[in-house]
Amino acid sequence: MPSKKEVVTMFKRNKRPQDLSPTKASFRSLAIYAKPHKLTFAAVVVCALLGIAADLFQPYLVKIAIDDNLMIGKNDFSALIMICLLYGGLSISSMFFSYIQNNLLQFAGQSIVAKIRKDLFQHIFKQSMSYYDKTPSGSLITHVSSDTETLNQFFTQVLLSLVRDSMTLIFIIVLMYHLDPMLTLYSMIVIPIIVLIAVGFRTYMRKTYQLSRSKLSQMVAFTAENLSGMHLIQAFHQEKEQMSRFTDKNTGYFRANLREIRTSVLFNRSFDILGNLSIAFITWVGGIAVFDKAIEFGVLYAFITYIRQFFQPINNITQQWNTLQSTQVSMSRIWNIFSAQPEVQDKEVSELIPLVNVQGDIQFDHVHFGYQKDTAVIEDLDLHIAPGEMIGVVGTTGAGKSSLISLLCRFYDVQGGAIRIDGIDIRDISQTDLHRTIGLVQQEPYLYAGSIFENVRMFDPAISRETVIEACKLVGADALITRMKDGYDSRISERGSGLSAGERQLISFARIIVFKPKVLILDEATANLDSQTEQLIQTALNIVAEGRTSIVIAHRISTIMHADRIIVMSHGKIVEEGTHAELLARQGIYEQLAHHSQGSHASENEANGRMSSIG
Ligand SMILES: Nc1ncnc2c1ncn2[C@@H]1O[C@H](COP(=O)(O)OP(=O)(O)OP(=O)(O)O)[C@@H](O)[C@H]1O
Repeated sequence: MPSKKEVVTMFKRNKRPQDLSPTKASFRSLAIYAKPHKLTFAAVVVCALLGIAADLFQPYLVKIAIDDNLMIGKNDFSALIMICLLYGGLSISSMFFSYIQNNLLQFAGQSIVAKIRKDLFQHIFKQSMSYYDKTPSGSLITHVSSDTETLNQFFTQVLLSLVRDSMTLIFIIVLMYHLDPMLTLYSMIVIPIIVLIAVGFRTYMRKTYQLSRSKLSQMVAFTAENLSGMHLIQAFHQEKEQMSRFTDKNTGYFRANLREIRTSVLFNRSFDILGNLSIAFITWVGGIAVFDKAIEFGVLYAFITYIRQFFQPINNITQQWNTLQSTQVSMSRIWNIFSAQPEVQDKEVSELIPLVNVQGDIQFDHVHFGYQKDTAVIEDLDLHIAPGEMIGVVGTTGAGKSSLISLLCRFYDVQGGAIRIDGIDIRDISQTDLHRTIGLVQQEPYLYAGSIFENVRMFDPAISRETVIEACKLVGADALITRMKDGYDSRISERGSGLSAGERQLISFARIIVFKPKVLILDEATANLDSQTEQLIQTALNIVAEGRTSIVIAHRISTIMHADRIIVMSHGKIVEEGTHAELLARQGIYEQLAHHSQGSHASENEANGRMSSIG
């Protein structure tokens, strides 16, 4: 068994000792999160103890009233009133302690879960792109939201029940034994049956729970996928097909849920039956004992009340069985996320080389890379880009252009060779430094739900409004923004819907100006634009590229024809290199691409012309 220190270390390092099962390891890690709240938990136990004592003393008071007053015909009204007042006082105290105990537990549970959620979010953020390639975002959403919520239920329901109900059980047995040891033994006959039922149901219930969680996760993943691909679905009239696929997933979840509920109801009801049978049995055995004057009537009354109270906590505990199962499943899923190590990691701080006064010299030195180890996407690629140079990258679909950029941004690590900025291997630079140096504009720039102002400065409070406005003026976005009702405070919805593709692109250019990266990458940034907007973006691009090393990937030759140098990629290699004129003269792949691009451009212009004449 690993020591506590070892568990703490393993959790921090996200490692699991070999001899610890995933469930044990995940509960151990939960205990680490709970540790700072140990005083709160101790206070909960004290409140629970006092509450239970107040609850359980009540039947005993009634027994005293029956046996010491009513049954012997003692007309002591003041004693009876005392008992009633005491009974009322106990009820109020029980409520008071239960209130305090619930509040304390909720506070501790919510704090623990908030911390786990924060760490989980942070951990997911640290993951490399390869992790997101493999993990559907919908399932991550489920883990961060509903799995952590299950943990909250564990603290506020399961733990409470385990503490309060098991203590209640012990107290009841002690009180029953004190009243009559023989009847207590009779009442305990059902215990082995309870254990048998619990063990029998355990595995089956966990399976049904796991199934319903995985169905839920699949459904959420499918919904998230559809929401992000809504344009495509509508454009291809896929609503019916997607609806039918959703219905399958929904039905799967519905069935799994029903199965889980059926099992749980059956499980809980079997305890109810056992409880009622025990009461009937004790009424019979105890009744005979009262007739035989072996016990007093008040004792039988208290006994029957205690048996009812005895089954209540058992019922409570078994009702929590489900949550306990779900906590196990949720915790191991959260644990799995925590134990995922980012493939791209910074070196130790002492080994990192700070990137200062960046010139923007980039070198791809015999770079080799594949998403799967045995399929190369970039093969032995050599490329040197001088500071301030603008490189255009063209090539057929799947040639590896975007992959090259992903490697420069270190979304993935090269498998062979090296990429250097100003002569420093990017693996020796912190990712923060690297990403500060590189500004990336993609085909679909990501815009957050929020104001335009916040979107340009990316929620960085250090960037002033003046800087944002200046940047927008520079790239030609100011006019369109000031035309909007709330100007820079106009709110845009998620992904920037409400703005045209060109407008979104201009905003992302303004970001580049604001964040001043030394290297600028444009990945198909003009692909979605009509030729008129492309002109606007082209002008903005020339302004943004000024004084920066720029890499521009484009399908349209018009976007890169003025670049200092153009490289043509095919099957992960550079196959042609030179200026626009040089490459045309060579009459190779570039010339063919230019030919196609011109053709499609001409027909696009024609189409635009037709549209405007129709308009
Ligand atoms: N995340 C990924 N996981 C696995 N394979 C990938 C991934 N991204 C790209 N690929 C594969 O790598 C190859 C190169 O893709 P890449 O996107 O770099 O090409 P590209 O030249 O940018 O193409 P396009 O012009 O169509 O955008 C393709 O065969 C593609 O299927």
